[in-house]
Amino acid sequence: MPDTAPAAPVSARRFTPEERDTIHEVIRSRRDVRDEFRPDPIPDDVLWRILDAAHHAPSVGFMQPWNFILVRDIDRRRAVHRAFQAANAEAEAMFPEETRSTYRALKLEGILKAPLNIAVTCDRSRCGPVVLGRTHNPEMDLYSSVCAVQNLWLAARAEGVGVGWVSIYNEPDLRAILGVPDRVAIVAYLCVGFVDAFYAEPELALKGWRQRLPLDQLVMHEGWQEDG
Ligand SMILES: Cc1cc2c(cc1C)N(C[C@H](O)[C@H](O)[C@H](O)COP(=O)(O)O)c1[nH]c(=O)[nH]c(=O)c1N2
Repeated sequence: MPDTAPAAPVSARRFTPEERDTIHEVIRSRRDVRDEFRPDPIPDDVLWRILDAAHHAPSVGFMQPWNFILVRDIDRRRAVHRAFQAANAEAEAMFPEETRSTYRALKLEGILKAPLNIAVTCDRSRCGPVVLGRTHNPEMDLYSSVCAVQNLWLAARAEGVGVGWVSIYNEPDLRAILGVPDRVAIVAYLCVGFVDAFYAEPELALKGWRQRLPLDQLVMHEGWQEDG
């Protein structure tokens, strides 16, 4: 046995300014897409690149707790859409009277319009009870699956594929429709399909719901600082 481990392969590649700018353009032009999906199916090679990007996300203890449930069947998507409608009616009633009509006018999902839906999950027991990095903060596996969602979202943007995250449902409804076991958390339900164009700004900002906060008001130094 050699007393030193073989050197791990490394990459010293630096990115050109143009490549760096492209990454930032992808990040900035990624949008949550609700209603603008084209019906044409996503070719397998495109879908695989998008899922492979998700699968290369960081994860606590390299746990890779995600699965990607591909939902194409229209009847199953109709069932998910019904779950959305029920939850959305409950959600609408929770907003103050004066914002309810604005809320009602927002399009908040593309479950039936997008040709593909993807549920991203987190198998909380994938590595047994003790996971490197998760011992004191058990929710870290969920955050790992969220990292996968973000990779998926950005890789999709680079392919001209829109993604819309739908979180308006009662979790037991979705769990039953997709047959997800209790040990597995449903982290995201995504509507996925090609689009002709992406909005330049978040739709919620364009429609007057809420604007982007100034970054310099969000950066703090050395500790938490309350406003004012
Ligand atoms: C965890 C989570 C959950 C949801 C969302 C996002 C995230 C991160 N978003 C999308 C959200 O509204 C959107 O990201 C912001 O408005 C910012 O717009 P862009 O994503 O930059 O286009 C979202 N949008 C929507 O129409 N219906 C929804 O149920 C949800 N749910």
